[in-house]
Amino acid sequence: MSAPLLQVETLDLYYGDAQALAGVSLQIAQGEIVAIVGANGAGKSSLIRSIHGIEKPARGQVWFDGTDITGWPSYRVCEAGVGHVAEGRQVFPNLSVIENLEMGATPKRARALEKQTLERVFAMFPRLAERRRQAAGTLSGGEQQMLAIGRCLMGQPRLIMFDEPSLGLAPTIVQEVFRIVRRLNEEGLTILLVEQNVMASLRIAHRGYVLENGRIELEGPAADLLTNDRVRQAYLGL
Ligand SMILES: Nc1ncnc2c1ncn2[C@@H]1O[C@H](COP(=O)(O)OP(=O)(O)OP(=O)(O)O)[C@@H](O)[C@H]1O
Repeated sequence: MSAPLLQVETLDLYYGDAQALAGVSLQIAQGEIVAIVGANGAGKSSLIRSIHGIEKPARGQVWFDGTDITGWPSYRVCEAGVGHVAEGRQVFPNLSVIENLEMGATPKRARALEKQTLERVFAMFPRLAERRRQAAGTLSGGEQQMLAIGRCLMGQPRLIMFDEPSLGLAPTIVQEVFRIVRRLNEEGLTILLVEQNVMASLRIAHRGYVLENGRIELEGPAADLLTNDRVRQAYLGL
């Protein structure tokens, strides 16, 4: 296998005395969709936030495209090509759709490239184009999720980490979110996906990791995890 695009090595993270991640290691190759499966409180968000420089792990390393990005501030991790669609969407409610999207653009980037990226986002999400002057806080939950994804794309990431992108959305919108994730992957983006909808996430993923109490307990091809007894009992309710 060629060198992984993202490599996480033996991460430990603490909140005070409480250990949230214990020796977590994983790899994502260019072009993969990798799902992280785990119960509430298993450490999935903590893992994403550690990769993105929001949390500061006590031990371990994060490599992106061969560069050690451990301890980098979030904005530099973004500039390096790692996007993050955070849990709860977190759009700026009083800013318009277009202003939210502009917030996602990397400051150093040339205007022309930014315009091209904006056109691409609007082509992917026509509803955002129609509502470009509307305050983001007045959009539906699904539209806000599209905006959060669009804003992330404005940074031209090579890898996107999604934290519960379908949380709280209506079933038809949930399907739409999964279609978008798959499409982004088909267009060449590498994806790290954390989803409470375990069945749907393992169906679109190439590989998966099961995180329990801050430790990776199981990993393998997504198709194998879907048929694994432990996964079926604990996460698929089968
Ligand atoms: N800022 C924080 N301060 C203290 N403890 C935290 C903080 N954030 C998370 N934790 C704790 O760390 C553990 C892992 O939480 P995390 O949010 O990473 O889990 P998760 O798998 O993403 O769960 P969920 O699906 O509920 O978001 C939990 O026990 C949680 O209570």
